[in-house]
Amino acid sequence: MIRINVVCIGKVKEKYIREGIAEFSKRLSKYTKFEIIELAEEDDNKGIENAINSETERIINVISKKNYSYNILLDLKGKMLTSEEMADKIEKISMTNSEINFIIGGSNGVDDNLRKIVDYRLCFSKMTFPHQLMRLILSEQIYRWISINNNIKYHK
Ligand SMILES: C[S@@+](CC[C@H](N)C(=O)[O-])C[C@H]1O[C@@H](n2cnc3c(N)ncnc32)[C@H](O)[C@@H]1O
Repeated sequence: MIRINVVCIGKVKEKYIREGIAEFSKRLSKYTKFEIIELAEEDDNKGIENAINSETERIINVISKKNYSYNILLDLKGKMLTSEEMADKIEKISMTNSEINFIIGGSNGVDDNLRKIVDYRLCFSKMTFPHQLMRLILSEQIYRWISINNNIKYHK
């Protein structure tokens, strides 16, 4: 069973987002080890560049400690795939890796150092979503990809 982590910045403030994530986490627990790793959010008052650098450093620290993991950065500059293509990608990654880390940047995004070291950069749309809502959208999609791979009636 592959382990799936979502590495992200800050705690979710909105109740409806927390509840949505909890629902998909519960559903996913039958098929995968699913964990959300929340890293400290930097204060914008110290400067946006500083916030991006510190948060990116925290993300790099976490993912570099994990062996045999495949790192996918959610990135507006990344590639767009269909849900079926992504399900297929997950299936293939599972054959050679024990863990997948999905990385969501903070409210100001991430710096290019992270873009250079990840294995794949995935774009959900040309539109920008808030980082906390992105966590819920991603959780739903992970459940959709796993449903496709496990022949669960969910994806239409
Ligand atoms: C508010 S966005 C940051 C916007 C920032 N200007 C940038 O270009 O990255 C916060 C995070 O959510 C994720 N995100 C938001 N919209 C996305 C999309 N359409 N596709 C992929 N990731 C997205 C990215 O990980 C991003 O770092």
